[in-house]
Amino acid sequence: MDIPYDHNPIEHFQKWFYEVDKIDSENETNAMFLSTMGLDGFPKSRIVLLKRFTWEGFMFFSNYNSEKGKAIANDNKVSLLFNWVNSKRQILILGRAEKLPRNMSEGYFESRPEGSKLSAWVSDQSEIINSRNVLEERLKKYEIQFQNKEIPKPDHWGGYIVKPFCLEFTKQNLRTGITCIVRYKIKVDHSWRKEIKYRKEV
Ligand SMILES: Cc1cc2nc3c(=O)[nH]c(=O)nc-3n(C[C@H](O)[C@H](O)[C@H](O)COP(=O)(O)O)c2cc1C
Repeated sequence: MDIPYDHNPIEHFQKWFYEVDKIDSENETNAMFLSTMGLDGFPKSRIVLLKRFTWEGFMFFSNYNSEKGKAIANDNKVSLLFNWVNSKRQILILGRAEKLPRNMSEGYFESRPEGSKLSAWVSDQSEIINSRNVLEERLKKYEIQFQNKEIPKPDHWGGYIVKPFCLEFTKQNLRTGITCIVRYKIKVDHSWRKEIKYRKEV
């Protein structure tokens, strides 16, 4: 029997996201593993927070000079993985990451608390700093520089949108031992082809 999943994967994503978000035991629903192909030839995953999603894609914010920023600049094919353990659900998204337009990054930056704004100035993410004092000194410097002033977005900080070409929704049913996988792949005309597969766990 087919489960009546939505024909558009973003609608499907939205439905799952809000269902899971309501479950108390699932914390940080918007935490996702971002995987990039590193400049050293190895894939690397790390957690980033989903801040917005639209019909076009999935947005997160970071430091453009970080390892992930450099990896994306070199190869923008990425994956995102939501792992909602308590709901027995997982969503894998394959897509291409693009920098958001500057005004969108500025808009989000403005909404951040002052401490986070200053952190964006202090931290380069990719550099290894051996002493806490160096960071504390930098923080002091920026606190003075921006005292009683609007803190602007640094150039090295901003958003990405991951525009998906494949989404895979996986749900385990512990009672029946059946895992259901719904995969959407984009077609040339930008509509989505949907496949549903079932697997019996042993
Ligand atoms: C719960 C959690 C949320 C995080 N959210 C973000 C985020 O939204 N953006 C970000 O750049 N790093 C975020 N990080 C830090 C990254 O996981 C990572 O350590 C950092 O971005 C440097 O990664 P890179 O050196 O691979 O570029 C988060 C870490 C945790 C544990």
